[in-house]
Amino acid sequence: MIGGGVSGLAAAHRLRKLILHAELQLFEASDRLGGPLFTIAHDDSVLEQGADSFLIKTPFALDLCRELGLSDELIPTNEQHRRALVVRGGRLVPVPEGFVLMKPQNLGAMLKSPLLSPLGKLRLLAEPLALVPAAVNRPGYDESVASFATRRLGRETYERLVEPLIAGIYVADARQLSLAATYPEFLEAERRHGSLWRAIRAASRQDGRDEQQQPPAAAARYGQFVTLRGGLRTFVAALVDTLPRQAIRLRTPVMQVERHAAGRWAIKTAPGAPLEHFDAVLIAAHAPQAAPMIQQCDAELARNLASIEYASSAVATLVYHRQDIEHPLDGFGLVVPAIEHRPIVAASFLTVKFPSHGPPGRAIVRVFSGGALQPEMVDRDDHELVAIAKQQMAELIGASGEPIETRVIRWRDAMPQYHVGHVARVEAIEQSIAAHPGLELAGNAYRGVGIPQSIHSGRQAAERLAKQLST
Ligand SMILES: CC1=C(CCC(=O)O)c2cc3nc(cc4[nH]c(cc5[nH]c(cc1n2)c(C)c5CCC(=O)O)c(CCC(=O)O)c4C)C(CCC(=O)O)=C3C
Repeated sequence: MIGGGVSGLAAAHRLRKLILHAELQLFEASDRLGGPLFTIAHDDSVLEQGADSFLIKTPFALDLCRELGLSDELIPTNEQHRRALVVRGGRLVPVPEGFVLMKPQNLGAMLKSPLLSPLGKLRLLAEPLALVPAAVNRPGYDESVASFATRRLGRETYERLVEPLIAGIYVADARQLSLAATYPEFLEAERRHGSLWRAIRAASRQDGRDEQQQPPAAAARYGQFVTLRGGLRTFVAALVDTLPRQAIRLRTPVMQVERHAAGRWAIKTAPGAPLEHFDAVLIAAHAPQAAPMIQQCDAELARNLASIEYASSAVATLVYHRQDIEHPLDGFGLVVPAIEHRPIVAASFLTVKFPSHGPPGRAIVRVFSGGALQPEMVDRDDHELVAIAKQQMAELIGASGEPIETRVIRWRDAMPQYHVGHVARVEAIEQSIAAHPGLELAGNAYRGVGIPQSIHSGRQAAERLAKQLST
């Protein structure tokens, strides 16, 4: 196993279930397992440095937590304030009720929202009149999120809502982000119904049949997020506990993966280090780091892996006395549209989402900067990043006084960027891999960036390997 992040740990766990006596070695380049799951416990606070929760709609993470005996540790999000806020002209405005990514499901809420101008609302209403380009029916059609959202919903809805929500999730440039790789259901809705409005109406007719009272959309969505009482490190610790200690090799980057005769593989960890031989190798590293490892074995595969771009971000955590923040914090966090020209991408109110993550009377705020649009921010020093975060929180949520505690973490090249054409590239990668029995790839670079998808990717790769090894 190469890579001890979420996918690699999930794959190692699965492999040892499938092959009881597997002699597994897990190589991790850094000095820590868990990848983007990294919790610091400090002063009765659970300071999440990376991901703070995971989705349960696709149940891969939830199922694994249960399998690991963590059911009693799972906690849902706060039942109050289940919505996101968007910055408009320096003020915070709630995402209109019912708006999901690109679907304005509640027209009344959109029309009442101060987020859009009257002209922007008119354009949004005209969505069913927007033409459907003939190209969308071509097999393998792809387009950027920016282009699709602009031509269907209008520039204003794109700039004020779609861009900050979607670009926030992927810390991406929406003008390059692939719709086919991120939300293919929107392309499908346009193909089938010629309009998103008509697709929504068709879906609600379907729902109407089972007579169920639907909860408000945002509340329902945030009900889909859960975390663990002590933070997500609990999950990493439980996974690691299932592996034998001697299987884990920290600070051991892999340089080369070689294919040997008779279905054997070998890896080299340092110049001059002896080759280590295995029946199979699973690479769960970042794609551009995997590329040089398999360069000699398959140059085309290496080229495709190397061409997947990544973005970086920095997170400043600020712990305030709750009374030092004027804003009611009646949302889970805020997203910042690029057109607002602020040096941050988003801020998340950790203790609003998960009140038990901090002691009473504290507010833990996580401020994100960097991403594909402001890559230089990640190179600022800790002091500057904290100063920027404090200034932005003073302006946006009226935070005053000194934070009780501050932390900064940089996530360099952590978020793969699914650019237009990503799906075709992943298909080419999967074809190359199929030609190498005993070699598999897993991770968030291919078919989904979230924790559940990363677990699924690792688990599936482990299952393919186990099958190959047993025949
Ligand atoms: C900065 C940032 C990153 C990048 C981190 C980095 O790389 O540095 C990120 C990643 C992600 N966010 C994700 C998903 C979502 N985030 C949401 C909501 C929010 N994100 C926010 C910020 C960020 N989020 C914020 C301030 C909110 C508002 C409320 C809150 O603070 O919670 C919502 C609800 C939106 C709605 O209202 O509909 C969803 C569905 C998934 C995919 C998960 C999967 O698919 O498994 C990923 C990787």
